[in-house]
Amino acid sequence: MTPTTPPARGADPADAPVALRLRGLTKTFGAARVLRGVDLDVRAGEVHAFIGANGSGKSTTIKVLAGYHDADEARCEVAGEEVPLTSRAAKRHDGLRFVHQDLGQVPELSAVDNIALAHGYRRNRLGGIDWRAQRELTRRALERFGTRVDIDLPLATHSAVVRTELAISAAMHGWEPGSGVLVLDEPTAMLPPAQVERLFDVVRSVRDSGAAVLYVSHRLDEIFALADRVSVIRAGAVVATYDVADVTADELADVMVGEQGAAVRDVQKAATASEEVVLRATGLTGRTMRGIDLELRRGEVLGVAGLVGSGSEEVPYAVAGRLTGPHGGTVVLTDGGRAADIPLVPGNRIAEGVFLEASVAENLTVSSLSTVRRGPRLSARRERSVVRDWIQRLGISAPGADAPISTLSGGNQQKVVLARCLNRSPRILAMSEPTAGVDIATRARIYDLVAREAAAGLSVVVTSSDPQDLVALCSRVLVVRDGRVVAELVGDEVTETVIVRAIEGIRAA
Ligand SMILES: Nc1ncnc2c1ncn2[C@@H]1O[C@H](COP(=O)(O)OP(=O)(O)OP(=O)(O)O)[C@@H](O)[C@H]1O
Repeated sequence: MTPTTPPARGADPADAPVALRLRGLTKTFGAARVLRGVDLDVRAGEVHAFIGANGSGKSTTIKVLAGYHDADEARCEVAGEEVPLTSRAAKRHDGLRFVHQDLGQVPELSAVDNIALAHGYRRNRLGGIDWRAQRELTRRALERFGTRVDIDLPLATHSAVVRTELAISAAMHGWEPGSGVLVLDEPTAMLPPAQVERLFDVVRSVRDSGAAVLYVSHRLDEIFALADRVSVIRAGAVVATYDVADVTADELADVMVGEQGAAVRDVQKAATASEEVVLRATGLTGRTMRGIDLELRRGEVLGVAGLVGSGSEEVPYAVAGRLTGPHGGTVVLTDGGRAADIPLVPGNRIAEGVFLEASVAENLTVSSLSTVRRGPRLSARRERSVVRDWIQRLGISAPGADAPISTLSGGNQQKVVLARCLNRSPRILAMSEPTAGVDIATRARIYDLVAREAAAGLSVVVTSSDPQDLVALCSRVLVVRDGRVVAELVGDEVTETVIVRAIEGIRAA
């Protein structure tokens, strides 16, 4: 296998017309040449995965297609029709639609209203809203995937997968069967494992309808479960396209990250912790926790697993004294410290993690100014050296320390948040979704870094919706269901299958 550009083997392109053809897409931001000539062919009736390391240019490519950015240069065809990408003034093709990670919905509004917001309300002859037609249209849109829900309830009351189905239905509104290119940006990022398979069925049925799906994901297992072909973007150019049946995960990892691929496979877990308890939490309650007790030992990476809404996602926040809303229980640090001083890697980077207006350096040092002080003053030199050190340790790709953090790719922003927490040299760290949006090489770096810090005495409480994280990081995992700890997995029991079964409440075979 040589990691060069198409053509891929397999289906004869002649019987699968190209739905989206992109040639020579370039994009610069100031002096940074972010896309160096992206070439991509997505065929009708295929799921085409689009993968690449953090900062490789996936989001920028999609934002250009969506009309959010202008390309410097590009040729683009949708269903054989030329689509201008260099001027936002030109309307993008109707056959190209997007479901972004935040789904672009208003959770307080119903399915009927959300579809209407995307496509306009049906009007009756008097100019008023034709609610009957609007409801009928919503019902038909949901029928496409056999979704049965009360279309008048606020979307917030539906499960994440139903909301995603609705977003996909809304995106495909008005398409003839067999037409269109649907771009899905990490659609499973917010889904609990049990709902992922259902979303896959939806994506397969979109493909079977003859539409093309461009599927952005960091999860290689998803690509093997779902995609027909996969294109790899590296440093702003597509470097390879394969039939999924002809390539292995290791090969993809190597093409994606170059020589660093080997590091991904050689991560060592943190060694067993000492017996010394550093934190004791008792009777934690919150929005969904209903009485959780835990003890954290020195040098231990303790995982907390559970479905969204089980209570598990509140645990790191409770441990770090950051729960808002009614909550109870006690958190005692055996060294007399305060829970509120425990750094927290929050689950929602955009809403809670980064100061979008501020620079990379400010984001990194804001909660540990003592590390960049010389006497009573802040030292720009110290700050530069601390920031340089973290950029190197975590492989943060940034235009510079003074660049606004909003100009970093999502995965690189996540690394800055982690660096900010670790720069405080904490004894205890709380993490929620530590690898959200990061690529496999960075994942390995994060696992490795946490393991090293744990070996040096750091204790960690971590939750993640990705069981792989818990397997790679934790020597012990507490499983939470209905707000309570229902199982404790230790050592060899910490496997993906055991975790998934335990959080779903499926007994071991
Ligand atoms: N507005 C901007 N100004 C300057 N540089 C930018 C801007 N937007 C993106 N970049 C840079 O473009 C590069 C590609 O970013 P992009 O968000 O496309 O990556 P990505 O492949 O989607 O990464 P991730 O997997 O982390 O989301 C990054 O180096 C990023 O810093």
